[in-house]
Amino acid sequence: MVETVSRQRCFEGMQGFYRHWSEATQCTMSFAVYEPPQALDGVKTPMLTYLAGLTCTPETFTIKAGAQRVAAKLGITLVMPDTSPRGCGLPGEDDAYDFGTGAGFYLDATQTPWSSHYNMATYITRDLQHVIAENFSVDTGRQGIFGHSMGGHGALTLHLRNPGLFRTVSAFAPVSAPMQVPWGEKAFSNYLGADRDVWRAYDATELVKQQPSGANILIDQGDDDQFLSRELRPEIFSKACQEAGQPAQTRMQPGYDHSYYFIQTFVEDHLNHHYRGLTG
Ligand SMILES: N[C@@H](CCC(=O)N[C@@H](CS)C(=O)NCC(=O)O)C(=O)O
Repeated sequence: MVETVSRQRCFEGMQGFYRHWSEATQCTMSFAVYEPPQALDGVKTPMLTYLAGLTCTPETFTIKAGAQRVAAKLGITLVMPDTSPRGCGLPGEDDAYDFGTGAGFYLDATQTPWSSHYNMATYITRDLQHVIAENFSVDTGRQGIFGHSMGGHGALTLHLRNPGLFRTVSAFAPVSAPMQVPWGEKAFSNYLGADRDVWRAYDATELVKQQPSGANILIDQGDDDQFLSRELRPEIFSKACQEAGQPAQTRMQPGYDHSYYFIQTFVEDHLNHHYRGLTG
């Protein structure tokens, strides 16, 4: 069952906000979908899931990225999930911007109390998949995934873990080697526990060494990004891709920071990248 919160006309398509119950997260989850005009006409369109970063909601990319114009032209359905479960009442869930609410890190937690709700990997790959397939005009065999920062980490890892589901992948300023940076160490130790070997299953750099996908990975990164050297570390992931034979292109974009001004500048390139991969 999906509950419609709002639907508004946009580039001859429809921008909607919805809510549904998720078994994986044991709470009601919010998400946004942009249906291009082709989908409203009944065409089964390719589908692109966008994972947002820390502190974001389904509204962030929807309002700030300006992707609907391009999605309408290409005939791609855009799906914007939330960044974590919300309002579960877990102790400390709202204490920090980089852990708990708004910071689910797109993994399945193993540690109590987080493991009862913080199962975003299963949410994105199972529960959200079902609700989209049942309610929207998408070709579930033609899916890509992309994201920003924490969501770039989510896109890279969920693609590498599920290359048959998410066939194409790209990222804006992704957290590329979470085991080696403060955001990742904090999230992984609390959600996954002290055993760092377990963390490898959610680290893009470790995953690409173990199971390169063969898909062409597009990454854009601003060189004036305030999180670049401390949290993002794209050079570690690039080196691992080279060594593993994973096709990947990291484009350093001079003068751009971590914001959605950067994302809206390059979002058309990313949609074209996925369109080529999913329709070629
Ligand atoms: N609030 C955090 C930064 C959070 C942040 O930059 N979030 C990024 C994703 S990691 C974002 O997209 N924020 C929403 C926005 O820019 O609209 C801080 O003070 O350091």
